[in-house]
Amino acid sequence: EGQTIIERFSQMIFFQDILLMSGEMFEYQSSEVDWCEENFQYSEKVAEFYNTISNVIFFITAPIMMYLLHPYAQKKSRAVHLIWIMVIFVGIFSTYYHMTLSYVGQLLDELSILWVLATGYMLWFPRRHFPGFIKDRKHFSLIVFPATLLSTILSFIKPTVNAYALNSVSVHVLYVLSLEMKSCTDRKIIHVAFVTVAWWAVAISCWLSDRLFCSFWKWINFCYLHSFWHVLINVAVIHATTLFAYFDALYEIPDIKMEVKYWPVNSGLLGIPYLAVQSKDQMRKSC
Ligand SMILES: CCCCCCCC/C=C\CCCCCCCC(=O)N[C@@H](CO)[C@H](O)/C=C/CCCCCCCCCCCCC
Ligand SMILES: [Ca+2]
Ligand SMILES: [Zn+2]
Repeated sequence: EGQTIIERFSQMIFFQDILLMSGEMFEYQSSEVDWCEENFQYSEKVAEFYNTISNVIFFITAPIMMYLLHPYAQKKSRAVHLIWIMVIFVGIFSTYYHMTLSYVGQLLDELSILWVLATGYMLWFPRRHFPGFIKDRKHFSLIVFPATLLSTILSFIKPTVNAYALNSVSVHVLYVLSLEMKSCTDRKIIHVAFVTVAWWAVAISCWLSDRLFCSFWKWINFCYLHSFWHVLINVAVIHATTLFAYFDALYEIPDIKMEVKYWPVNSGLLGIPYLAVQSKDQMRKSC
């Protein structure tokens, strides 16, 4: 009421524009980024076949980690399980992204990674390396949470930059790990740390190489590095979380006996690492 026909008409056009825009964000190949793998080679529904199916690794390892870490999660917090549930979402969004190469897919993929990292920081960032003005873990989380919310909003500005920003966070994770290792003398943990950094270094080399040297990989007809990255970063994340859980338990869960074990075979060559825990009470009972 009180509106002229022209006003109402222009409003309708505006809403149509928004609808159109939001529709376009879901369209195939609406993302600015296109990975090196050739698009629609095997199916007209799947843009990047190997980059899509390699995400299966997230669906396999996350439930296994939830099972293996159940005793540790009971001691620490249920948020340990939350991390792996969120990793399953990373797998779902990454599958959707590589299948469609859509703008929404890219943002969902990047934002889900951002929130797993943030949850990892809130849960495991070592208390003794908190900046001086931070009182405790709750206070730390009260800063990380809004900072992640703000980053979520900023991520819409230039989505292409987001992936580089996320990889910079993983360099910070590496730095925090190096701080922890300075005071670590346990040979098994030192070994796990070396292996973690090695997996991460190979993973990031694949990611960067796929991004920066695609013409070379196309020339030798080998465009699968991004799918290798999915698998390798998954392995690096499993190792890194095991280490941070170990250090956290060492300083923050005093009545605990813990050990890094491997599954399904207790050998670093054939199994995935996890933190096995036993309370000192349980140990006394079994003796
Ligand atoms: C205090 C430390 C806490 C450590 C917590 C570690 C939590 C792990 C977090 C995230 C899981 C991420 C899984 C990666 C998914 C890959 C999906 C993907 O391929 N996305 C690309 C687009 O397809 C996108 O371009 C990738 C962007 C970069 C992602 C960076 C992930 C960083 C993972 C951090 C790993 C720590 C390794 C430790 C190093 C020593
Ligand atoms: Ca491609
Ligand atoms: Zn990917």
